[in-house]
Amino acid sequence: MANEKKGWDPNQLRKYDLNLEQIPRLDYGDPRVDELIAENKPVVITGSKLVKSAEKWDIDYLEQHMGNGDFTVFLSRNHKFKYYDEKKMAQKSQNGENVKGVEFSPPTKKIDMKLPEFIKRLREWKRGDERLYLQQGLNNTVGPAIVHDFVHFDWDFCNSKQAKHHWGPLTSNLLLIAMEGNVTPCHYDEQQNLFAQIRGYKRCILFPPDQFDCLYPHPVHHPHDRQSMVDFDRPDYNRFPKFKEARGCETVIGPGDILYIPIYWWHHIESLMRGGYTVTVNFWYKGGPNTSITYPLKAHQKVAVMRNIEKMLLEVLQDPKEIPPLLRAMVLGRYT
Ligand SMILES: CCC[C@@H](CC(=O)O)C(=O)C(=O)O
Ligand SMILES: [Zn+2]
Repeated sequence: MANEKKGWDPNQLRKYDLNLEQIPRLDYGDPRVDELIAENKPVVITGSKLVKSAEKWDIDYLEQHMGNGDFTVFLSRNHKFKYYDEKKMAQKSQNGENVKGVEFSPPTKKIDMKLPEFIKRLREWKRGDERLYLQQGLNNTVGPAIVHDFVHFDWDFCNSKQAKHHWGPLTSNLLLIAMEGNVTPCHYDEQQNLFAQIRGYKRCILFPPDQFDCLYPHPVHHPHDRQSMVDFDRPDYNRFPKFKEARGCETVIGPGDILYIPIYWWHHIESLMRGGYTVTVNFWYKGGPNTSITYPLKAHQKVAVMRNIEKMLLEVLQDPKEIPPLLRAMVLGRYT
């Protein structure tokens, strides 16, 4: 397809040692969309009006109408913005030693910034400067014009998906404004996600939950819980040999496209290099109620079981270093 029609070029994608299928792209009226969502499989939904009222959200418009609130902005010395849970960082005791958690130095800095300041730094950014990524839940601090656009999202569209597929409540809409080339490294979330692209192009690489053993998530108690330990730019095949076997799928989404990211599916998301800044709004829903359990359990249910085992073991052992020897003693030679 001619590039101008597509709006991007393959040389704007970062290169990884992965073989990936294409995620299906279907019109929002196509019945296969709901078939795939019902199977907890990803799909790009095209032609919907979910965020049509926000198609004018470029940084000039946002600067004018976003209000004077503080926005959460992450700063990174490289192109990666790996999420970490501040609540799981080492808590210091009175005499200062690490009582819980692990020695951990955050890979990004989180700061509050007014939108004009963020936009100024975006415009004046030059090689060597820290990269910026604005990630802010849409709340009532935004200006009336943005509220108007938000109210005019096609809520019938996403509410009907939520109802038809028995998702839980909408928990948040995150506004994401990324610099070109920014990467959110591979991780999974415990929420259903309608990922609505508003401006620019994002490449999304997804892996099903059954790839857990190829993607090596950090331990549950680690600040990088849910994040893959594998650096896709320079995979360490000695530490992570099964990464070679990872089998995923990918797509590039542009303005108006909605990517359904099923709960527990791994995803790596990058704003295309040399594509300008990108604007996305996501719609995170709690997973639905666990209906009747059927056996064998599905992969994502086994991930939930493993998470509960790790949490229980930390609770009873207290010291994270005691977990591996106990698990080895329990499994090696007995279950292998
Ligand atoms: C903080 C959320 C970032 C987003 C990925 C991206 O657009 O960079 C994501 O992972 C999600 O929507 O689940
Ligand atoms: Zn995510």
